[in-house]
Amino acid sequence: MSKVIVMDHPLIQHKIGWIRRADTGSKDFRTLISEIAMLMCYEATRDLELTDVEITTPICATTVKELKGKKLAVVPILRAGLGMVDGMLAMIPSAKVGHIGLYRNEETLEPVEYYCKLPKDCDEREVFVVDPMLATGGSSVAAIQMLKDKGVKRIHFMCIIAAPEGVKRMQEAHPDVDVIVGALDDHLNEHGYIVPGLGDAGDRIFGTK
Ligand SMILES: O=c1ccn([C@@H]2O[C@H](COP(=O)(O)O)[C@@H](O)[C@H]2O)c(=O)[nH]1
Ligand SMILES: O=P(O)(O)OP(=O)(O)O
Ligand SMILES: [Mg+2]
Repeated sequence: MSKVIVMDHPLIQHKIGWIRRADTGSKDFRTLISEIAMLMCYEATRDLELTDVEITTPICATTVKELKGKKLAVVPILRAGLGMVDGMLAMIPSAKVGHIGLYRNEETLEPVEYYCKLPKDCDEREVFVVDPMLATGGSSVAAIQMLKDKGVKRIHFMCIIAAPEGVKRMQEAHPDVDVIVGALDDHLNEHGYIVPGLGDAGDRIFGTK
């Protein structure tokens, strides 16, 4: 069974409080999503392995630590996941970025795939899939399956707000994928929105509603 890590850092919790407010506008919403992603990335990468490297400072030769040969990739689920990319790259600037386009059919809530472009060597990378919202889990389960079908083995999923229903579905479908969550909410409503949630993350980031 995969790990579910709920971030309890006060800065993350404070900023999540602001994105939930209905009167937070797109500009602030975007900034906050990016900042939360950056803080979550910092916490989520704490287990990355390090290796010793010999270097020379202006004073003498010494041994320093460096990330151990692992190459990383960030894969946002479009559109809402795009809002988290800048924050992730601020922490891991050498990561490659893939894109998976999925939207939810409003009636069935099933994900519909419309785009997939991944780094060529994605299967050699440790991949962080990002989407601010994990609701029914349909989108993230499908996105992770698309990565696995392309041979990706080391996958983490990061979301800002999750519903228990989505976490359960992810753990059942992908028990090998850790789920990193900013806040675990109460339930889904009859339209598949997270309660209390924040509404539609894509629309709030891009000002489309
Ligand atoms: O409260 C919500 C719920 C969902 N979204 C958007 O939908 C998908 C995730 O939904 P799944 O049911 O888990 O497939 C996510 O990409 C969000 O863009 C939302 O914005 N707000
Ligand atoms: O998952 P959806 O349907 O909300 O898509 P988008 O992220 O484009 O709003
Ligand atoms: Mg949306």
